[in-house]
Amino acid sequence: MGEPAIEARALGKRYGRTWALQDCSLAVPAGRVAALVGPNGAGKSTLLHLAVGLLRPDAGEVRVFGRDPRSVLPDIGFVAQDAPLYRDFTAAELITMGGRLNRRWDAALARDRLAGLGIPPGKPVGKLSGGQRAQVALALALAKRPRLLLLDEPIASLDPLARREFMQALMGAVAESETTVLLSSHLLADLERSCDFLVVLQTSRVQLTGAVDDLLATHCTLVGPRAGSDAIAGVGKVVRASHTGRQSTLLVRRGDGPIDPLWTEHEVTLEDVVLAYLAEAETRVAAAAWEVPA
Ligand SMILES: Nc1ncnc2c1ncn2[C@@H]1O[C@H](COP(=O)(O)OP(=O)(O)OP(=O)(O)O)[C@@H](O)[C@H]1O
Repeated sequence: MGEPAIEARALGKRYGRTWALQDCSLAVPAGRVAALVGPNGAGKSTLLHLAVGLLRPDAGEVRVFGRDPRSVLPDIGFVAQDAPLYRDFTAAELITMGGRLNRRWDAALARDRLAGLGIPPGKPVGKLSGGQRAQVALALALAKRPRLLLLDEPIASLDPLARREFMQALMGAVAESETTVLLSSHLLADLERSCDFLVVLQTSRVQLTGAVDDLLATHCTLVGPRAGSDAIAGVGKVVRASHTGRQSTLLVRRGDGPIDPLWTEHEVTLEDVVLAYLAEAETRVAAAAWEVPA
């Protein structure tokens, strides 16, 4: 693997005494479209702001293409939450303005994209629909021709059609370039089909990270006799267990060797895996708060 696009080591950020992001270690390989998933308040925006140098870490470090984010700003495109734009300006004016503010700027790319989407160039962006505004913000970020594109909940406020159009526009743009993308959402379903790398955050910590293919290959669901606490051959970790009568259903991470044939294996979806890790983390945090064993 070449140099990661984003690498965090024991990265942390706190507000007062509360850690918004804690002990975060991950590496997003270059060329990936990565999903940053987690519930509200998990620390997604904090991680993105650290990666674009808008926040400084209180612990650990984050590198973008091996360097301090602030020294590679021309290579990073960032769309903050709710696509903040100067609302009185038109898309055409924003494109011209971007040309004055950026060393590298492909105005024609932005104009062509917006023309293709039928977005009026002369209307103040404050008067466009939410979906159109999101497309303008994306076109402006892409005009930088960034090596890394960070998008903070770009589709949260859009209706299903606008969501799909936005993701299609994004995937089309990325397919034509070498850009690495990291986009956050609290809904995995929106990103599942488009992303090939995953970072799951919850309660300020990374719960799971890896290539989607690997995560699907290394996890499975087992159905079998009601499980006790004994280890099961071929299972590295039981992430989540549920029991009915004499039967148990386990979502597990595979270990070495074949799985005990007493258990029937089923493939998992990415959503199964993510929900299992989120639920497990929730139980762990609640147990710690009440000082009972998880
Ligand atoms: N400026 C701030 N001052 C104090 N606390 C903050 C600040 N910004 C974020 N936090 C807290 O840090 C934690 C992580 O927030 P963050 O915005 O990174 O989460 P998020 O996953 O992006 O959430 P959302 O999906 O709601 O945008 C939350 O508990 C939040 O309340």
